[in-house]
Amino acid sequence: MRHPDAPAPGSPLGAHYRMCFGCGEDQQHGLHLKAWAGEGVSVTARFTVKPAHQGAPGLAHGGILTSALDETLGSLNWLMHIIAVTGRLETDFLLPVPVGTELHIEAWATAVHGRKIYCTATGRMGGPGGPVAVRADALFIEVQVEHFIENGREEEIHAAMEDPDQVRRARAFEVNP
Ligand SMILES: CCCCCCCC/C=C\CCCCCCCC(=O)SCCNC(=O)CCNC(=O)[C@H](O)C(C)(C)COP(=O)(O)OP(=O)(O)OC[C@H]1O[C@@H](n2cnc3c(N)ncnc32)[C@H](O)[C@@H]1OP(=O)(O)O
Repeated sequence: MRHPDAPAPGSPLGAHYRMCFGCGEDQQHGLHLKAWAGEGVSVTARFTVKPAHQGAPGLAHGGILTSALDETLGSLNWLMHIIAVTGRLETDFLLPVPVGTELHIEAWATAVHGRKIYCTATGRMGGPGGPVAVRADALFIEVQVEHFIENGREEEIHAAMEDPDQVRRARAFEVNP
């Protein structure tokens, strides 16, 4: 269900939280993944595998690739204007992904039942039409903002709530700022 106020296809989605491991611009240990709105309930994203992301010599760690798909799937929130977190995520690793690869990721919702959002993502190498190196099926569960406020460590929650940047403050706690 694409929300009527969802960002137009092609719009950059930006980080939901500046310290997010997946998308946060100020997270020095993060993936710095960038995502854009797609048609319907879909998003595209790009992520470059860096030397810090290795498992085997010169190859991406599987958990890092899963994180990149998880983050992209999480960005579907912006298209639906709801907040949902990963309940379950199953990844298929089809090809080894060398350091330096730019992964072209697509994610889309396949079904919704109550609070459950079923969704899928693929990561391709060598361009948006390249071979699928990694793919994931996931179940996201809709939550209220209290999920973060009640469970997050107090110092980060306070810092995010007191962020002097109003837009950043709103994005950390809302999906429709
Ligand atoms: C400091 C500021 C930052 C704030 C940010 C604010 C918002 C910003 C915007 C957007 C954020 C997006 C972030 C993107 C990041 C990428 C995505 C992630 O990595 S998220 C992190 C990893 N995930 C978790 O940490 C979840 C931990 N799990 C839980 O908290 C609970 O288990 C939760 C909420 C998922 C479900 O708990 P229940 O008590 O609310 O609901 P129940 O009744 O258990 O489940 C509801 C339905 O879902 C099914 N379900 C739940 N888990 C399932 C599972 N693992 N497998 C199959 N079904 C499952 C259940 O069977 C039930 O189904 P039936 O309605 O009965 O049909």
